[in-house]
Amino acid sequence: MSALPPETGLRLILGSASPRRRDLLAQIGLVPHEVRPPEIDETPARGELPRAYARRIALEKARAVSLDEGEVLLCADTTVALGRRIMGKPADAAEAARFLHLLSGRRHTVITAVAVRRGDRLWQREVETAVKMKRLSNPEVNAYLATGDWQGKAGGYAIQGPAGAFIPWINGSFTGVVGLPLAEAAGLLTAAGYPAYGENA
Ligand SMILES: Cc1cn([C@H]2C[C@H](O)[C@@H](COP(=O)(O)OP(=O)(O)OP(=O)(O)O)O2)c(=O)[nH]c1=O
Repeated sequence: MSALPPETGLRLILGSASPRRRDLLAQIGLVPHEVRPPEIDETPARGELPRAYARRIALEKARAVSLDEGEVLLCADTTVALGRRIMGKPADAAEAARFLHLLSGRRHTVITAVAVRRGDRLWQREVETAVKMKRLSNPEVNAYLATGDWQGKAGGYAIQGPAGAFIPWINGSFTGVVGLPLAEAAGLLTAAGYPAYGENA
């Protein structure tokens, strides 16, 4: 990661359709000039390990968005990993139920890979967090599925929603689990010349 001198007049582009990422940026006073969601194929490669997968997808997202001069792009990918198994966003409630039963009573890892791009320069990091989910009963899983909160969430749950009641312990970055590890994202933006500590707010 190399540092560039901070410059004014740069515009922040959020390369993500995730409202969580927009809210997390707002938490540190960053409001993107524009949101440009990337369109990429998120299918894991055969035998691909979760961390390598998250990193690859974040970089592919960062390369898929077109940028103008003076723009700094932020993209991320959040992946839930149970051992070597990659859990993306469930296609339907049945898949979400399968994920939740697999995660029940166990520790898993949430990896969020962040990629920042300016021109053809890239800055990238992955942040891993260990998450313990309590043992879930069928009524608990069914009540959670009925909330619809699993939709669009890696692993079929969101720690910041009702599923917070299922998570007694994490070790790592709460904002990373929600979708954008703020300390690391701010560091990458700063390295890319976009002052991330209020100067642009
Ligand atoms: C594990 C977990 C995931 N998530 C969300 C964050 C991400 O939005 C989503 C994982 O999907 P991603 O593919 O990382 O992101 P996305 O499809 O929502 O948006 P885009 O690709 O345009 O950037 O899961 C939570 O909100 N809370 C959680 O606790």
